[in-house]
Amino acid sequence: MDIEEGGLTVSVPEARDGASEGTGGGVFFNPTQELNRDVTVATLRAYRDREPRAASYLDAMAASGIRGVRAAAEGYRVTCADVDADAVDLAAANLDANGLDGEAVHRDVNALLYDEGPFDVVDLDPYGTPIPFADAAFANGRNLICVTATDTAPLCGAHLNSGIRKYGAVPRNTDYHPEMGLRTLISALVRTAARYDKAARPILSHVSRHYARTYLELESGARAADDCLEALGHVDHCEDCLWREATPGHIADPVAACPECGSDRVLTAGPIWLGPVADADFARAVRREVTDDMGEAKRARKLLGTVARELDTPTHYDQHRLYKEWGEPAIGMEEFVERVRAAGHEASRAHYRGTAVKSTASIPEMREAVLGDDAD
Ligand SMILES: C[S@@+](CC[C@H](N)C(=O)[O-])C[C@H]1O[C@@H](n2cnc3c(N)ncnc32)[C@H](O)[C@@H]1O
Ligand SMILES: [Zn+2]
Repeated sequence: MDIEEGGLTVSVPEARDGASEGTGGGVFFNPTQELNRDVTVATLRAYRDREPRAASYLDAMAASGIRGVRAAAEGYRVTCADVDADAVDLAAANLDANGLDGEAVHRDVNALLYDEGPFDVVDLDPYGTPIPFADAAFANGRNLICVTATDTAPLCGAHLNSGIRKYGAVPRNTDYHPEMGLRTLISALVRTAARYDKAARPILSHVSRHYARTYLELESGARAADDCLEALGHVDHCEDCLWREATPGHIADPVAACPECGSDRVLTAGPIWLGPVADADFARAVRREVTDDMGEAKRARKLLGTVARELDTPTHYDQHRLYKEWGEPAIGMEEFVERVRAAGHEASRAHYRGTAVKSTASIPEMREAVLGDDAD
């Protein structure tokens, strides 16, 4: 069946009955990833101003090629790769039908990256974890590595051993699990890049629905890689009062008891990425590149606006969870943020969910700020 996306017409397999995503004709296509693809196109547009030399784009797991086709329409020199021969035929036909240059190749992307690299932009969009492709991508990527991960349960600590195996880190299941997942993913990718003496800095990231997406800009050099690794560290988290503290450094020094409530139920997660997950100016530039021909333009603008305004400190609080702890009815999010700011703290919403909030204030300080006299 033909679908329209971003002003292009692309042939994709029919979804199975009742499925929102599918492998209907054998080749994979997920219509609910349109937001991810719209943000990708806006990012590719904005990235051209940031790095005008970036020209080649590898759609490393192309399936129908829809991502590569959209990148080719933006003027990138596109290679679509897939191990599935039907996918390669479909991607080639889709490039052709849209009158776009670009090649579709039947290759394992790891072999392709080592044989044909470097590529300026590499886009990893696998089933589940991107880790089996990360070494090849960072070794053979030049400017920008775009990564989707859909294995959110291992990433956020819900499937702890799987997370430890895949990501070489200890993620912990907390009330800020989408952020835990994103920071675990970035940590593993940054450590992978460092093996090749490259710094990988996230210039845009988001967690939407059931996936995490991050765009990492590369800088070559052992010194740059060392600097980048300094943004890794650990988070201690109290399961009783939700106190948490982020500590940079390669080696964790877990706390024995929560300094806020004395509980010994303190979890330590890490190494996770403690640095910014996005560059606010770049996120604003990407937002400006969202155009009305994108099916998810409205959601993309909202998402990117929130990402750009978000405090870049780890970690966010769930406002409803805080009010539950306080035994009070929650107020509106904007009002909550305003009250915390009015008390002299930094605060912002966070894109991870509608009730996510970030602040430099501690939980008791937030309570005092929003409940005032009622706090006692
Ligand atoms: C989630 S789908 C990609 C979806 C696509 N990027 C989109 O936006 O619709 C994953 C694809 O990766 C392909 N794949 C899996 N392992 C691969 C490998 N080692 N090299 C290249 N492609 C691979 C699969 O055949 C499948 O088509
Ligand atoms: Zn505590």
